[in-house]
Amino acid sequence: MTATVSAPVSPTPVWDVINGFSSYWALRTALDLGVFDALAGGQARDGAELSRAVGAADRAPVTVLADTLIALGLLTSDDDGRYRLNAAAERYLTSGSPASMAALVRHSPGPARSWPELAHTIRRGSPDPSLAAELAAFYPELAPATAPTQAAVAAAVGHELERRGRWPDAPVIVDLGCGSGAWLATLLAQSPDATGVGVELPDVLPVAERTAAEAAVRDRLTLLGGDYLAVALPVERADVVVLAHVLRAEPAERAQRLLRRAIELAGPDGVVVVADYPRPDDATDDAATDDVPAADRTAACAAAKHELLLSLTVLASTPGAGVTVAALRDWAGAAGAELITALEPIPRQHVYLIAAADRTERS
Ligand SMILES: C[S@@+](CC[C@H](N)C(=O)[O-])C[C@H]1O[C@@H](n2cnc3c(N)ncnc32)[C@H](O)[C@@H]1O
Repeated sequence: MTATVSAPVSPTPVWDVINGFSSYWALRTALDLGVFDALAGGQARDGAELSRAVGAADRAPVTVLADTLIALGLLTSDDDGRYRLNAAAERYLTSGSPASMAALVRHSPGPARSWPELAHTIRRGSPDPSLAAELAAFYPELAPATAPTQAAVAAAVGHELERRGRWPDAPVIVDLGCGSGAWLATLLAQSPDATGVGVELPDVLPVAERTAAEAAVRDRLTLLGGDYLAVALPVERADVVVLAHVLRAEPAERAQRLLRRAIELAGPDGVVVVADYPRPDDATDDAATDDVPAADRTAACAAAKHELLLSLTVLASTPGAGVTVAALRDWAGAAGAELITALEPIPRQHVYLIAAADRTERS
């Protein structure tokens, strides 16, 4: 009788997660030290030169860090063994790049204390109220960090609306939760006669003011401080209503009301633009009524790792738990509208256009 020896189960998935923590801090540290800026513009430096450029006492730790960044796909080495930026690092990790994510790397994980508190948050059902102050302090820092990416998304969406015949000559644009003002500044810059209204929490509003002033659109923009569900707006109709990265941080009931407010504002001819990172649709608790087979769900979750981790990030510090496309469809339908198309103007940035159900596309 031969004994069957089963292959050992690999611990790789567990190590991958542990290494996720150290990978994040490798990147954060490289940004803190200015590693990417020291190599910007096609510069190549060996370990000693890079150590000097970042002000390190010794070459060895910088070499370990830089080699780790190579392993993570964030740096490269030339034939002479000198460190160089690869295309992704040049575009996303140098502080001077228009698409820079350098500030976003710092702020994207949300308030630091929300992570060790997450088990408590999940048991309670929402973050401890003591985290609210951290979240309030976090938003003004997050807003400018997201601006380069959101400006790029807004530019692509603006042109798509024009292509679809959903961009009148003098569009009225309302942005609920306008953050940095990147969406408003970009969309207003698209047409000289466009006007806009932005709603934000009062502490974040100065960031939007600055962005609008820098884009020379401040005189066409009304900025209002307060809760986007409550603030009285100076317009009854808007051609474009933006809800960018706000729904996922709201509890379902408030998110649905916010989408309804946007749909009513858009009326029969306007369009609501929802930008978010939707996680897979919820599994039902009753397997018999779950129309997604388990294997498909495993694949869907694996494919949506980024969106799920961002939903978890939101869940850790806000009353929201992410948003699903099924919820968007349901909420839109309940408000007499429908999801007319889904776009991904730049990778990982999902945008949904929602409009009155009976309006036909003119494109
Ligand atoms: C992730 S940011 C998105 C900002 C912007 N829409 C963008 O995409 O760049 C979410 C924003 O919603 C704002 N916010 C959160 N709760 C709000 C509320 N009740 N009323 C108005 N703004 C709110 C936050 O201050 C924050 O700037």
